Amino acid sequence: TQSTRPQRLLHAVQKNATRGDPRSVVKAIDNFCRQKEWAMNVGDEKGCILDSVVSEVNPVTVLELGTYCGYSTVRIASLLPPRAKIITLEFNPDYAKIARQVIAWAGLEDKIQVVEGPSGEWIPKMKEQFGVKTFDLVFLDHWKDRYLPDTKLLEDCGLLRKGSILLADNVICPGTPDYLEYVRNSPRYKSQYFKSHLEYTKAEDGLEKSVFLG
Ligand SMILES: O=C(NC/C=C/[C@H]1O[C@@H](n2cnc3c(NCCO)ncnc32)[C@H](O)[C@@H]1O)c1cc(-c2ccc(F)cc2)cc(O)c1O
Ligand SMILES: [Mg+2]
Repeated sequence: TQSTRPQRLLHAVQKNATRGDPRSVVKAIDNFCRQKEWAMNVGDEKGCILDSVVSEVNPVTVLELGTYCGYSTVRIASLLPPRAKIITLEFNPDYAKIARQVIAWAGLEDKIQVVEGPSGEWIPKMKEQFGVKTFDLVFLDHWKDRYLPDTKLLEDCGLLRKGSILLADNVICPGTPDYLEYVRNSPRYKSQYFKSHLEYTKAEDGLEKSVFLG
């Protein structure tokens, strides 16, 4: 039977990356997406901006919305301090399965918890199920029309504290207009746009970094 693109991406990691070396996993995926098949990973250019924000925030608790194949999950986790953790939500079981194997190849299982299911159901359960108080960093990279409702849900569930950082992918392409309008005009956020390019292309895209002011 025909393989899927995520399966072919996983095979590229297992063939070209060194077990236990997260950066080689990131490199293998970027090479696969540049040379073989485009895939919707945040990619190397926006990935460098992601790296700098993670390093600056030095988060202990991270939430990622939309794991896909685990590229950004591995990228973020490889920069976390020892006891820090990332919870990543993925509702497609096939993608979750691939992501777990990519994460295992990188040797980052201890820092990453892949939770299967829709963000709308899991966000309200974060405190009781995972003992999370608040998130230091949230990376939004799931369905673009869900960025705003899920941000409001995070606020309502008390999962953001003064200084929590939201970092959103694709605010230009495919675009998240309602989310951008909200974080840029709400008095509860201080927002900043990092101009870049759509992964593996010359099209414009960028990340929006928003600090929750409480
Ligand atoms: O569409 C894009 N990303 C979506 C990601 C979805 C992943 O996240 C999972 N997911 C979705 N909603 C939820 C959810 N909650 C919401 C539903 O309950 N809860 C949990 N998991 C969820 C999916 O199962 C996928 O694994 C994109 C497109 C382009 C693009 C640009 C230009 C082009 F021409 C083509 C494509 C570039 C990008 O960087 C992109 O991120
Ligand atoms: Mg994206």
